[in-house]
Amino acid sequence: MRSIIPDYLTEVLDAVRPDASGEPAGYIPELAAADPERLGAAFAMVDGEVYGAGDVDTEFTIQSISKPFAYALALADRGFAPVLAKVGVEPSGEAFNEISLESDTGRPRNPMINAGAITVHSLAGPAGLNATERVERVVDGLSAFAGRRLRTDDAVYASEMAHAHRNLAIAHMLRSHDILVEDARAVVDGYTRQCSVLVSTRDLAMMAATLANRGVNPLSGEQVVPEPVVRQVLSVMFSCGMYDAAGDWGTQVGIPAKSGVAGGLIGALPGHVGMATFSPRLDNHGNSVRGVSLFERFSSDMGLHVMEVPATARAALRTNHVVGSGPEALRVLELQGGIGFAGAERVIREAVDTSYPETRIALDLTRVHSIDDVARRMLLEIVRRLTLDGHEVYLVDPESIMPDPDPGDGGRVTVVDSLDGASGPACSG
Ligand SMILES: NC(=O)CC[C@H](N)C(=O)O
Repeated sequence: MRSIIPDYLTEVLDAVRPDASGEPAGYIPELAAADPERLGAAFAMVDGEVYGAGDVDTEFTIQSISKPFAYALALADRGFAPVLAKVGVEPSGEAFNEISLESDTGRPRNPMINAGAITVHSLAGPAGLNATERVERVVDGLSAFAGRRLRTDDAVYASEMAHAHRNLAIAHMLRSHDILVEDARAVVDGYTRQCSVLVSTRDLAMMAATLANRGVNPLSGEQVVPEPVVRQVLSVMFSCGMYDAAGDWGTQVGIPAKSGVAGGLIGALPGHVGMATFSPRLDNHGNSVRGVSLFERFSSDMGLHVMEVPATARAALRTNHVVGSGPEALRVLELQGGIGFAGAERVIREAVDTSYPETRIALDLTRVHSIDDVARRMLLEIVRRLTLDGHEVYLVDPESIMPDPDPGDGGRVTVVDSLDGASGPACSG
């Protein structure tokens, strides 16, 4: 059977294709020459499956979509404190190339506008790299996110550098505040090379999927940056990724995103999918016109807004019943799905607020597919208190979903593979 998703992508591409509004970026001559009709969209699932339609293999320069990834590399290479000391995380509500710095500290407001991204470029790699080594670090890092070797486009780089007066002005301002501590021109040169890295829509979807997959590239399996870095990057993408359109985007589309002036646009939905589109005509914020329309469709058609409230917590407790009778009676609390804080709270209320007459109680995890750390600690605390109240507690956990099931401090639990294990003679686990 043909997959449904490429057909869907083809359909939405056809729906936005007639929109010829906007213009390709004019301030970089090489970009102004791009074919404005190009149009592509790709989804990369967090298990590495990729779907695409349209011009998904056409290469174009990454431009500002490099910013969240370079920010991730700087955070991973230097740690949070030195990076946050130089670049803030507040939405600026201004255009991407605004010459704006915080008045008291001289810091750029965030890493998604050029002032912040130029500073971030200077923080990629360990301290002490020269300009060439730093560009190498960035290209290597972007390649690890994409899962394949990427290269720069020398013509686009040269074309932008020949007209980089505005970015040079920003860099000199940063240098005057000692936010940049090296040659301003060399940093803009490196940043411009970073922006000239060639990617396809397919690559961008995979890079976004790496963010959506806690920093692990779905194909190579490489942990490109640590998880706390990914959380930071996605948060900043959500509040600042679309510049002065970030508020509209956050409410209407609701997916952490980043655009680039060559026409690329990415979105990363944590735990689910990395998405990318390509269409060179831009609106007056510098965001791809058809790309924005495509993402509006993706979000509403598939319920991908991150603030869309999932209905899982209520369903964590599947049943609460008793098997057998007399002294052998076994109270069974059967859980299901993914258990987080709210799911564990439901179980606590059930188990702690009710005094069960049965001595033997089982927490049945057979239908549970994941337990996060807070839920694990809460469930083990329930076990401990039930033991202290005189109950004999069983954990039915055939797939060892619960790591290290030790309730500690006077708690005791018997781990069994099935309810039969709890009903028959006790086997210690
Ligand atoms: N928004 C963008 O993609 C801008 C990137 C471009 N290289 C610049 O610095 O102006």
